[in-house]
Amino acid sequence: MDTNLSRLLVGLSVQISRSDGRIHSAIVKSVDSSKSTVMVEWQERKMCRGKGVDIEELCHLNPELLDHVNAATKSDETPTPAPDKKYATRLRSSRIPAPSSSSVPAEQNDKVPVAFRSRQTTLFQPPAPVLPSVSTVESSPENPATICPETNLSASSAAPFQVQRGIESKPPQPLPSLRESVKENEPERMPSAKGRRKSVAHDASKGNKRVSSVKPFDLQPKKGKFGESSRPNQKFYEMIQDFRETLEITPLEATGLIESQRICVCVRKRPLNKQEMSKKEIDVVSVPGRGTVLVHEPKLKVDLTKYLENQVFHFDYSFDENATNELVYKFTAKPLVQSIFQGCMATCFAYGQTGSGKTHTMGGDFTGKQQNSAKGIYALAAQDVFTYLNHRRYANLDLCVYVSFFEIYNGKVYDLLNKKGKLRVLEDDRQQVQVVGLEEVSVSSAEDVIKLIRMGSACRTSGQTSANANSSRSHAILQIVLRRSDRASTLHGKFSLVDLAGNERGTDVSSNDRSTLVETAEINQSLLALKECIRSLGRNSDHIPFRMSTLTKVLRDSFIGEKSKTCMIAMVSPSMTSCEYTMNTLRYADRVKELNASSKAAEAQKKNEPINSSSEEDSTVDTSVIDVISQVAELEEKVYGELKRANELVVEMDKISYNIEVGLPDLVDFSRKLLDSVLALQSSVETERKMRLNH
Ligand SMILES: Nc1ncnc2c1ncn2[C@@H]1O[C@H](COP(=O)(O)OP(=O)(O)OP(=O)(O)O)[C@@H](O)[C@H]1O
Repeated sequence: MDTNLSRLLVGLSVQISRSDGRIHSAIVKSVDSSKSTVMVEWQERKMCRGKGVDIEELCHLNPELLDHVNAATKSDETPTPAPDKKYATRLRSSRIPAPSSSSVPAEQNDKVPVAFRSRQTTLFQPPAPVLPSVSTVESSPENPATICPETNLSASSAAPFQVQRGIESKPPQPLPSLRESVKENEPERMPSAKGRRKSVAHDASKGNKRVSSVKPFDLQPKKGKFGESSRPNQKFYEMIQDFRETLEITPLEATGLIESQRICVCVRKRPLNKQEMSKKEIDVVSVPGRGTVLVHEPKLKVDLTKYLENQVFHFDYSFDENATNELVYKFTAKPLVQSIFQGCMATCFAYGQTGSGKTHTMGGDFTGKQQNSAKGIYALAAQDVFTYLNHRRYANLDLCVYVSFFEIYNGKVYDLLNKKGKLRVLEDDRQQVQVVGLEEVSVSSAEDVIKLIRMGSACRTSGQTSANANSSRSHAILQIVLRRSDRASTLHGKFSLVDLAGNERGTDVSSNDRSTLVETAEINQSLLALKECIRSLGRNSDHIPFRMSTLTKVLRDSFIGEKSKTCMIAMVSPSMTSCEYTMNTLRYADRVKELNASSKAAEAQKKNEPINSSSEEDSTVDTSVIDVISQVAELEEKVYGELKRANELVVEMDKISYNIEVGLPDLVDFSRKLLDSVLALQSSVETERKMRLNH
């Protein structure tokens, strides 16, 4: 009996009531008919939770359940006509009931055992085994389930039950939660990406006991009906493909118009790599063009229904997996090269998760482990520098080109063009920051620069993380400096091209030793500081928090004044496993862009100019937005302060524990000696006392 009861209830999605008054769905995991309870489980904050629920309470919350259970019991007793061949096959492989099993004569009520009548619970018709793939179900007009293959569970849970209360037998109704799943399963057609936030589908195998056991996502490739291995997360893959079909793609043309702006933020998506392809990873990032990037975040509801949360981001430009380094360069760093000839201090950052393509973009594409340094943004910028240098517009400036290349690792600066010598960063009375002893090499052609890039890249500090075997754990900074040879080498313009260290969190690194954690904290701190500085770009140095990290200290010149310009290229990895990091990267880039808009607005406000000349109404809206943004900025600053303090504490604790470890044996030795001398002193005092007493 218990087995029958279990077979019917286990795997069903039911509503449960929590001690705090919340009511939500959960999956029935087991049944204890002796105690009249069921064990249910659900997902909460990525954790599987469970509790025992009284069947009576369950029926109270799920009134349809009782009807279903009763109807099923009834049908269980009904002599089922022998299925014809067609249904016989289907019944072996599917939970979808044959059409004949749906009508239940009411007379069967009397056959219900007394024990169950008293509790008003059930006898169950054992569900037929689950189909491995819904597509194998034959479609027939008599079988509605085959028309909508994803309604498997509903169909099975709507299997006939037997009524035990002497009430009239009703045709079984689908449970509300199940009905909802089915509804959500219907493919949503979207005219365009805009406005579409969610696309929901239902796992074809939902309701299967094994599937309802709480596993967040399938990890192993599954075997299909014919033994072929299909993609893990096939369902999500199909949902994303469906969504992509509705997208209007506007590829970025090399001939497209380039807008010159003070802060340019764009995103580049790399293709899935060989390793990801061999694992049949799914691509969850879409780049329809016009600066838009979509992340199809795979999600699971508590009842294990799969759905997508499509997050939309807008940037100045978005580059898809087919974009070349040349195309990316043209829209990002190229306009900055020209600006340094006009006396600007420009920066171009490659930001992103480890393995997302920062070094590929800045340093050049890889053929195996060989990097083609001539194809990166560093080299492309160098080529343009020499083109502009010979241009008649700038020829009379008498400019000379110098290159320096250094890295910041754990807050320390190392010269990549001088055997990785350690350098000091000093700030003078006028707040000018100097990297003392940094080699600045005079160059006369792009080839010279490429040679220096090769030399410096070979020196970069690398470590091991789970995402990329040769991950760069340092920020690499290539500076192309223009100096006036006729004016004692005064600085004319500077372009800093920065390949930032991976932005992954501490938990992402395969090693959890203290030095790696400190390294990660240092990276995170400098990236936070960088964001703060970019958002203050162009202000007076007093308002730029450049002292927050070594990275921002050495780039101080590039954040200050009217002549600062910057570009951030946020790199993203497209695989589903990188989804969370991709979201973090895009949020970071989004904040930089958002604050750019707000700082423009703030500047305009300061000058008493209308922010948007189009209408008065618009400027009112913007003012309130600025208020909110500045409040958020203030909060962020506070959070940053706390984070910095926490980081300092970690480093301090590290030092203390080191000192304790090293000093402990000495301390023990010292206390032993102290004890010995106290004992010796005590005994001599005792001797002295006795001697005096004797006298
Ligand atoms: N757009 C792209 N097209 C083709 N392959 C790419 C692209 N971007 C990156 N790759 C490949 O992905 C791998 C990782 O890239 P890369 O080393 O540039 O990542 P990274 O972001 O610099 O990582 P880390 O921070 O760990 O240094 C490399 O093998 C690279 O060739």
